[in-house]
Amino acid sequence: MKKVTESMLHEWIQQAEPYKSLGTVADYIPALQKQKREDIAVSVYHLDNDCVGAGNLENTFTIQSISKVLALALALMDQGEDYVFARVGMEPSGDPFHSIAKLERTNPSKPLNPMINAGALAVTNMIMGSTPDEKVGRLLTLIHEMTNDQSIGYDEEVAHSEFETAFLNRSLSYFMKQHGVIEGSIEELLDAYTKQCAIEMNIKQLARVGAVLANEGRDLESGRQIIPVQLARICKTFMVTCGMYDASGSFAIRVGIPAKSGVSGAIVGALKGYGGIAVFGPALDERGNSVVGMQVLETMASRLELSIF
Ligand SMILES: NC(=O)CC[C@H](N)C(=O)O
Repeated sequence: MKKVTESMLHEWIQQAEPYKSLGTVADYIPALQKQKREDIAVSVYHLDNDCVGAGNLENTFTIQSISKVLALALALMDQGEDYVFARVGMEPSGDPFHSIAKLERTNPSKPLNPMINAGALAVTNMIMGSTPDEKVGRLLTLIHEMTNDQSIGYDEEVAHSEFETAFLNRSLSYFMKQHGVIEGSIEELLDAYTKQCAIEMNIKQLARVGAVLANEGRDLESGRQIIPVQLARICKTFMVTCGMYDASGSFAIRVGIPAKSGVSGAIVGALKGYGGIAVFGPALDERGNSVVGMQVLETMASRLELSIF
């Protein structure tokens, strides 16, 4: 597969510019409304450690649902596959990420997969740590290892804004507590979950996260195994089947790269043997995926024939 050059990225992001005015910036988390439509960016981190980018490379954003992939990796490392998958399923839901509907209809009542909110809340509940801050601190340590950057933290304003308004996520959590899927304090769980979603990065840092997953969980420079191969594989498989919400099927056909989307407008892709890809554009389409991001990924995948299928 051909490497991406900076001039290619400039061209593609320019072509996607007109799409900035389409879609809507998420506002159900009040602090996310402050994001600017103009702040679009793309970056590719090749496995040989060569990183290219275009657009607003300085802008930082919260990773939101992308954190679900990393929290899953950590919970799997903490508790093992059997423990985790006794409490969360492996099947796509076909419903929006915050849907509560299938929780009631499945028996035994466990969330269908770790990429929808119900599943992600159950996963965060399984991360080791005696306080929410300890759990989030451990997740940040994993991210520091993946990005080789200790400076990454979370945006307190966004975390607080979501914590104050996360009524639906509280409902999902209480429902699962009733059914024994999760345990402990729901307020503490929401504290950890909203901080995890508010982890803040720039586009190149996010591309490097994708690159480590693409590199079977190994550090790009030292080759050190940060996430076991089998667990990195599980994460990427969920990215294919459930990473783009209820648009995962059409995304697999149109782009064909394991990817995870977040409501901030960020998307991370992990392409085995190639590298990590990150796109950002805060305006979302009706399924909740970045309009500009989808446009850039589609162009990139078709020009360079990146589909894994
Ligand atoms: N799709 C998303 O990115 C959702 C994440 C967000 N923090 C939520 O739980 O609502």
